Amino acid sequence: MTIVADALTKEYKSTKALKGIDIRITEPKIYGLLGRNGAGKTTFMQLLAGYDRPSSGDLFINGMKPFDNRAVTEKICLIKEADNFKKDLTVQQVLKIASMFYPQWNKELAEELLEGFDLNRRRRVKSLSKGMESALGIIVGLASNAPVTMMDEPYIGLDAASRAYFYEVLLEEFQSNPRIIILSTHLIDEVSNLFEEVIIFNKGSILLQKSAEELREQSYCVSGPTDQIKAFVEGRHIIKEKSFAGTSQAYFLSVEAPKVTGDLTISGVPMQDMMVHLTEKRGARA
Ligand SMILES: Nc1ncnc2c1ncn2[C@@H]1O[C@H](COP(=O)(O)OP(=O)(O)OP(=O)(O)O)[C@@H](O)[C@H]1O
Repeated sequence: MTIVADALTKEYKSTKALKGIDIRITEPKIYGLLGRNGAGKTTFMQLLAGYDRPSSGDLFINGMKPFDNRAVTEKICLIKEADNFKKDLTVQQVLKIASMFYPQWNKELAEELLEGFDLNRRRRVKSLSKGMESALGIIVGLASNAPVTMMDEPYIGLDAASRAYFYEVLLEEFQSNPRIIILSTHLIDEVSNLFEEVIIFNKGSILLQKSAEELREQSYCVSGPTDQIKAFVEGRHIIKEKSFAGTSQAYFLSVEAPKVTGDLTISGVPMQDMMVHLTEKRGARA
């Protein structure tokens, strides 16, 4: 599958949700779609899923426009954080409908996950707890076997044990059936080990697209006395500098670990912290 967006924009009345993004997604990988609230992640996934038309620019999946195009949408599954299914349907009916829509539906996996999440197939969607409804979304997303499977914060209400089970089966499923899996999440550190590539949205633009390993390996924090940090950051591209009571921290991305001297110390930075620093309100840069 190839996803190609060129100068893709989406406007809602006065809001520019996507401001001319260019992106290529071609490899079967687990992609982490990250960014602050309102960055444009959901809008991007909805355009990919063919729910809506772009305002301008191009979006092609395997060379075809996804909007209202069954040939594309049967290859794409988007699970939103809520309201994925009609409230009056039973779990069994939801699975039946999904199995008819997705040509590569994996019935055995759906059955296994029903048991794994301990979900009763006779219950109606409206009677499910938030976590159970999320579990049903995850079952449909994984069992769809869709070549592009997107999940937009699919874990709302799931307890820690169920989230751990979700991450485990997501990885197993990906390994046995590699495909493009796009996972949007705010629980970055909890899932960052699953990501092979990270795409960070910021205010309707793409701030960074990078292998997760590179992002992890190239994120540094140098700490020490403020005067030494001031000298250290001179001429460097710093993402964020914090000072408190005579000590400072400087965050930056660098291919090679910088050499520090004097009282300075260097450490890695968790992906979640790096995403926050990269998308700081005062103007993000990467
Ligand atoms: N249907 C809509 N009508 C008007 N504005 C919208 C609509 N959908 C999204 N927006 C706006 O577009 C911008 C991008 O929203 P979007 O939901 O894509 O962000 P997001 O990155 O998914 O955020 P979050 O992490 O909070 O889910 C926001 O300013 C949002 O208010």
